[in-house]
Amino acid sequence: MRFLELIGTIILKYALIFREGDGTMKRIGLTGGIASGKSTASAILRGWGACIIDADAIAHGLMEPQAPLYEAYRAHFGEGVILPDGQLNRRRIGQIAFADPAEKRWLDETAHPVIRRAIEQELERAEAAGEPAVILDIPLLFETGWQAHVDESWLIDVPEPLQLARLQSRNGYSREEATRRIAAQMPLSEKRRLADVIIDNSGTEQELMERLHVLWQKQPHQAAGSNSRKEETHI
Ligand SMILES: CC(C)(COP(=O)(O)OP(=O)(O)OC[C@H]1O[C@@H](n2cnc3c(N)ncnc32)[C@H](O)[C@@H]1O)[C@@H](O)C(=O)NCCC(=O)NCCS
Ligand SMILES: Nc1ncnc2c1ncn2[C@@H]1O[C@H](COP(=O)(O)OP(=O)(O)OP(=O)(O)O)[C@@H](O)[C@H]1O
Repeated sequence: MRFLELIGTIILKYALIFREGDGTMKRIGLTGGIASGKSTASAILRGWGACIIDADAIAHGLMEPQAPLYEAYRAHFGEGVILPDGQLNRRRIGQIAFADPAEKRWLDETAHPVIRRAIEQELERAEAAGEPAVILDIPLLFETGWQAHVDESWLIDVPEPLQLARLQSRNGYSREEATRRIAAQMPLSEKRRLADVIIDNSGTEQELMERLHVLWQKQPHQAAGSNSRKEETHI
């Protein structure tokens, strides 16, 4: 019996080594302006089995009652940003921060180091689990310097008038509120210059899916022997 257990352990160990390959996990930064379609793209990729790390979701978790950003925001913005159910009024905080550069700076300086540490932990977990590739869905990839920590950056790209329309329709923002949020980010022209791969999302979701599929086929999880070489692509 002992002998069989030993054989089982050895087989399991080698199976894990085989699965983990050489231990190098490809990191892909998926970014884009607000309401460009990052979450839509992530959901499609997740459906194909991609390992996704969602920076906005991590940030929101850190804003739950008792979490570090909840306490920091409450202390800074006061009781006026607490909803009757005890949750943070994130929309209200956005209205304050995106209308006042000093408040926006405070928000960034407070939130980004905390979010960064949480993302790093998620990346370590993915690496330890032997993921061949991970997609980091992060709106501020270029603004926060995360670009240096990924192997490749993918930009979900939409023309600005369409971005404005989708943002207003999704969030119910006025034109002014939506414009302010777009203006708080790096201009799309600059993001296009920095990105390795530009994924056009001005068409239908079906078209987005087709464009992503072309890219997804080339990733390490797929065909054995595919490479992770940086390519200049515009699709
Ligand atoms: C201001 C807050 C409270 C607004 O919350 P809300 O739920 O309304 O928006 P949400 O977090 O879903 O963000 C929506 C989009 O706004 C944009 N955005 C959010 N924060 C920022 C920021 N500091 N600078 C520029 N754009 C931002 C991003 O495109 C993001 O995808 C919240 O976004 C926040 O705490 N932001 C600071 C942390 C941060 O930078 N998060 C984004 C990267 S992880
Ligand atoms: N190809 C498309 N055709 C029509 N609507 C789309 C398309 N792609 C995304 N949308 C819609 O546009 C809105 C913004 O998309 P999504 O939420 O995926 O953007 P995001 O980049 O993740 O936003 P945020 O920066 O706020 O996190 C959503 O309402 C989504 O359903």
